[in-house]
Amino acid sequence: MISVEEARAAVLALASPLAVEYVPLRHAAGRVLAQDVVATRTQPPFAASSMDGYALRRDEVEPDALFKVIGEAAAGHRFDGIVKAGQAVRIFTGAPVPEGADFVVIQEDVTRRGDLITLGHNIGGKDNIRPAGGDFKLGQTVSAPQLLRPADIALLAAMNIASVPVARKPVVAILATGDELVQPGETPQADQIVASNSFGLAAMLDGLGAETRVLPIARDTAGSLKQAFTLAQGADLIVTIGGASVGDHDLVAPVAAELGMEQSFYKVAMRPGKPLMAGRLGKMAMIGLPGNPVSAMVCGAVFVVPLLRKMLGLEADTAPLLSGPLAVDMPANGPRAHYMRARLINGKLHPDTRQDSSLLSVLAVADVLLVRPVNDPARTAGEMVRYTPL
Ligand SMILES: Nc1nc2c(c(=O)[nH]1)N[C@H]1C(S)=C(S)[C@@H](COP(=O)(O)OP(=O)(O)OC[C@H]3O[C@@H](n4cnc5c(N)ncnc54)[C@H](O)[C@@H]3O)O[C@H]1N2
Ligand code: MOO
Repeated sequence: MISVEEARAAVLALASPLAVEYVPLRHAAGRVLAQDVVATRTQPPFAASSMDGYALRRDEVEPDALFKVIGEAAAGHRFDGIVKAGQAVRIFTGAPVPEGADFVVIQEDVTRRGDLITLGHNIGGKDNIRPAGGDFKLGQTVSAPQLLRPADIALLAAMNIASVPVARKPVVAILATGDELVQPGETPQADQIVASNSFGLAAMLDGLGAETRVLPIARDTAGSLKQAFTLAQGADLIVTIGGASVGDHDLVAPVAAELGMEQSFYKVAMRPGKPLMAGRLGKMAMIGLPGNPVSAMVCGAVFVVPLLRKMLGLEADTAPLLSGPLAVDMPANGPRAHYMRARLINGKLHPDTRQDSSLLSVLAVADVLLVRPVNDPARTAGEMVRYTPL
């Protein structure tokens, strides 16, 4: 059995960053920017008023000063003349500040009669002008790689980047196996249960920007499994669930081998997740997850997510492990790294008393995985331990 670290390295070696494609800005949110992009303009392109009021000369601002209003500047409609001594231009938010003016008095501080305005007594020193290029300048770079969030999309739009270079979406086929499984919404027979892992994993991977295909459930026969594998063709990654252990009906490894899988490893010193396997099947990377629901989800987070991040051109790791104090005593750990479902309450880590790998209800209320190294000695409440957010 190899260590979690060795297994992660072997998984990451299965794939490389995917090709770049251009998508319309409207479809770029949630995608990973694959190449640096450069602003094609300056923002704002002119000194702009940040308030509704009057543009005039700063050196003339004093209580009760009188100005003649000689024109108007609105957003999208500049005033073409020059503001001279004793003159003001009516201006609105977003409008270019006219030549000659270097100050905008907000209209609340002004009394207007016809074409004349008089300044009030409480005008501060703020000019209410946004300088040209105050947000960004022509040629400014947005760096790749990065996951594009709504704010990034707005920035790219303002930079007039209509077509965005992003990493191609990894296509992931998810293949659940087992005679006992039916799809959610179907009516299980007495000996059957509802497939959950494929849906949890699909949600996990979709959230990362994968194009996930949940394949029909394969039955516990070599024929059914082979047929399901053919449906995965064209994917970048196939993730199988279940049938990974040593039982008579655990057929994933032998069938994959028959189809030409080059196995990278089988079995990892971790709990849950011992019977994990990985390798290459033709052009696809393959990860065989254990069937127990919590094992599948934990292995998804520990191995599949980093692989997808690598395919997307991102750092494989989202963040290093964090440290926090234990709320309770814990016995020594055994020869497998233990990824315990735990809750972080008032800064303290509470591992759930029930750690069986079938318990989705425990996983669903956990907010962290407490990570115990191989052969970690007994720990007492208050000791610092490592964890990762879920
Ligand atoms: N003699 C041994 N038995 C087992 C060992 C072992 O080392 N020696 N390892 C155990 C460990 S650890 C795990 S984990 C499981 C993994 O088994 P499989 O990957 O072969 O998974 P299955 O047997 O197919 O299923 C296990 C369990 O999970 C349920 N399951 C499967 N797929 C789904 C799904 N898509 N959605 C929901 N639930 C699913 C399945 O019904 C079983 O209850 O093996 C141990 N055995
Ligand atoms: O992967 Mo198994 O969950 O260690 O019980």
